[in-house]
Amino acid sequence: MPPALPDLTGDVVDLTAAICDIPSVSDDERALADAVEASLRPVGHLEVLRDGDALVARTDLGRPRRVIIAGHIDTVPVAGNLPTWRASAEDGTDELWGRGTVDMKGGVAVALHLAARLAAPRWDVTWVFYDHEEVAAEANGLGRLARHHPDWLAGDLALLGEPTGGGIEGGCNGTLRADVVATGRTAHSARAWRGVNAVHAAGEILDRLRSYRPREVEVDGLSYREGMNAVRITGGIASNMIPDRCVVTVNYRFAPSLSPSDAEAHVRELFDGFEVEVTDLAGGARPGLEDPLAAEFVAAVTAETGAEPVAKQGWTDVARFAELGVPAVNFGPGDPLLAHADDERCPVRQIRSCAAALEAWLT
Ligand SMILES: N[C@@H](CCC[C@H](NC(=O)CCC(=O)O)C(=O)O)C(=O)O
Repeated sequence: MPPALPDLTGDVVDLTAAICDIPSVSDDERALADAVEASLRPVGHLEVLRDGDALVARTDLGRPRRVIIAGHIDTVPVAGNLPTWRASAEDGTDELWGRGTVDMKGGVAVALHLAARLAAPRWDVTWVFYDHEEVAAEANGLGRLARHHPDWLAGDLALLGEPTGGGIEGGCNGTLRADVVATGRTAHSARAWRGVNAVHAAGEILDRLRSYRPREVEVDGLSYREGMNAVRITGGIASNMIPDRCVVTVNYRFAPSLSPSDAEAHVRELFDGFEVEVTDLAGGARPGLEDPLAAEFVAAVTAETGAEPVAKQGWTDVARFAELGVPAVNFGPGDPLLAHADDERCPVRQIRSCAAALEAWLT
């Protein structure tokens, strides 16, 4: 028996906590996918489909438009921050703490809650809950759905419940991961003059990263911040040997005005003289807020919040929808600055306000 979720139509904050409390680090989403499926199957107005650990639930009311509301169910690794806990203070702050509260089980809870509540939305709705977003692009569950069942992802607008602090974040940066390799020659560390130390040679890679000045690029009115960072370094196989190989893994976040191949060329140029192996590459997406249905949604949210759209700095599946020709926008609870942080936490009023805004727009 999968762990059960509470009644989907009940309190959306309790639902968020319950979803977070079923850990689902990428590659280990089965229990949560099973729980989501068990909750959606009895909802009479939805057709429920499954591929691996991705679930699609959709209405078929013959409406002239179809909106896709999508969210990934996986998280980055837990850091002693589950089960969730609630912290409220005298100043009125009331927050749900724990892994996934921001990225992005608040958004998943909002979607599940409304999937069950809205039997007659004004547009047909396809609700998508998918696996493997936080890892290499080739494993992404939405990508698998697009390959196996492209018809399941047909629609006129996609809303991704990624954290946006309850406002709108347009488009997304692209992301590239590459192994930059410094090489040398092994020797006994007592006779180091016989070898060439690859870890020392990697100092040049780190120097180039230290002096790199990332750009801030305006794309269709939104400002995307690029980044070029070492995210891992490995080298050496024994503590009495001169290492002959040192690998610096670099993550390049690039503006959506740059194509994936331009991004790759930029990284190869920066690390000219070193072996560069690109291990993951996903292009970004321009904001696309001029699409009429997207603009209507954005206007409804900004009227409610008073906050103008800003750029999504992380990578999200708006990029995949853009590739599929479906305009897409990020909208969900949680401060994106707290995504992947050990002190990840989400104001409960934001979970409620996102649910209310989406429900108002859909009805
Ligand atoms: N294939 C990519 C996937 C990484 C996706 C991840 N997205 C977020 O954290 C969105 C939340 C946000 O920034 O608001 C990311 O950008 O790392 C990869 O493996 O890098």
